[in-house]
Amino acid sequence: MSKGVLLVNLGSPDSTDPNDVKKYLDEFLMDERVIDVPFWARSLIVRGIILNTRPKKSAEAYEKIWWEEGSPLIVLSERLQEKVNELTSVPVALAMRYGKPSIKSGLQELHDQGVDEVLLFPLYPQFAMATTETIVVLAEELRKKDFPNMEFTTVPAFYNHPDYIRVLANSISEKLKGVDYEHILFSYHGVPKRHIRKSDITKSHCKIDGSCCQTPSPAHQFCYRHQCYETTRLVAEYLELKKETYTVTFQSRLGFDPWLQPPTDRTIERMGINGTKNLAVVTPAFVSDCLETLEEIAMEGKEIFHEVGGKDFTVVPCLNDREDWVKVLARWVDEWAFSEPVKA
Ligand SMILES: C=CC1=C(C)c2cc3[nH]c(cc4nc(cc5[nH]c(cc1n2)c(C)c5CCC(=O)O)C(CCC(=O)O)=C4C)c(C)c3C=C
Ligand SMILES: [Fe+2]
Ligand SMILES: [Fe+2]
Repeated sequence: MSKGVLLVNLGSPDSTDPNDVKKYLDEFLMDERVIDVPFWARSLIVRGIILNTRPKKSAEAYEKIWWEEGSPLIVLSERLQEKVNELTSVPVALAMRYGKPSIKSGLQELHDQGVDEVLLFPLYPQFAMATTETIVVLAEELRKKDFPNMEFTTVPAFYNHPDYIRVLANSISEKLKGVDYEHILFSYHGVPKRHIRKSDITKSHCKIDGSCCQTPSPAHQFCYRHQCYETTRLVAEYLELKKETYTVTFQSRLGFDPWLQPPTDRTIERMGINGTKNLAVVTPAFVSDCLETLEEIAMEGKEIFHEVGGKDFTVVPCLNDREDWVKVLARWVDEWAFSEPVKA
C-alpha cells in the first residue's frame, strides 16, 4: 500500500464578490453539522434569512483582509502544505471542507499519485461537530462512492498534545516578549451549546456551565468546551501564567441560539471599561489566520478596546507556517507513515 496525507482546513469564498461569498456561505451553513436543525428549517434560516443580508456584510469584511494571492486562510494553508510536503517522504495534499480545493479533488490528487492509504488530517486542534466531524463524515462518504480502495486513518483532535502546546506557547511568548500586557484572552471560535450536548457520548455529562469540563469523563474526547479549557490550562502551565492573568472567551456567534459563554467582544469591552490598558489576544482554535482572527479580532476587537479607553491591543498570530509547527506536523506524518501495522 502507498501512503499519503490530506490536510483539511475550513475554506474560504473564491473571491470577495458577494455572489462568491453567498455560494460559500450556502455550502457552509447548509451543512447539517453547522446549522444542526432539520433540512426544512435550515433552508428557511439560511436561504430565507441569512443569505439575504450576510453575504454583502461578510464580503465587506473579507475585502478588508484579502491578500493579492487570495484568501489568507487558503494562502497560509497552502504554504503550510508545501513546507510539510518538503519535509516528509510521503505526498501531502491540501483540501478545504467548503469551497476549493475540495476534499474530493484532494483525494483524487492523492489517488493519481498511487496513494491508497490516507492520513486524514483535520487542521483543528479542538474537536467540534462543525469542524472535525463534518470533515470525517464527508471524506468517508466520498471514499465509499468514489475511492472504494482507499483506507483512512484520521488524526484526532490534538488540543492537549505536548508538541502542539509547546509550539502554541512559544508563539505566544515570542509575540509577547517585551510587551507589557496585563491580561491574555484565549479567544476560541464559539459553537451553540446544543452542539456540546449532541457530542456528549455519555448523554449525561455535559452541563456546560457547571464544572463538567473540569470533571474527568469519556465525554471529553468529543467535548469542544473541555478541549478549549484544556488547551488554555496546558499553555498557561507551560508559560507559568498566573490564574488571574488570563480568561477563556468564545467569538463569532451567529443566530439567536445560546452559544458558549463568555463572548469575546463583550469581554474585551468590559475589560477596557474596568481599566485594562494592555490586552493580548490569542486564538488557538484557528491554526491559520483567517477572517475571524484578522478582521473580527485584530480589527473589530481592537476598535472595541480603544473605544472604551484601552491602549495596547496585541494579537498573537496563528501558527500558520512557522518553522516549529511545520516540523511538528512533518514528524507526526512520518511517525504514522513509518509505523508498522500491528500484526494479529
Ligand atoms: C452556526 C454557525 C457556525 C458554527 C457552528 C461555526 C463553527 C466553527 N467555525 C470555525 C472556523 C471558522 N469559521 C469561519 C468563518 C465563519 N464561521 C461561520 C459560522 C459558524 N462557524 C460563518 C458564517 C463564517 C463566515 C464568515 C462570516 O460570515 O462571518 C472561519 C474563517 C473562514 C475564512 O475564510 O477566513 C473559520 C476558520 C470553527 C473552528 C468552528 C467551531 C469550533
Ligand atoms: Fe465559523
Ligand atoms: Fe463539559
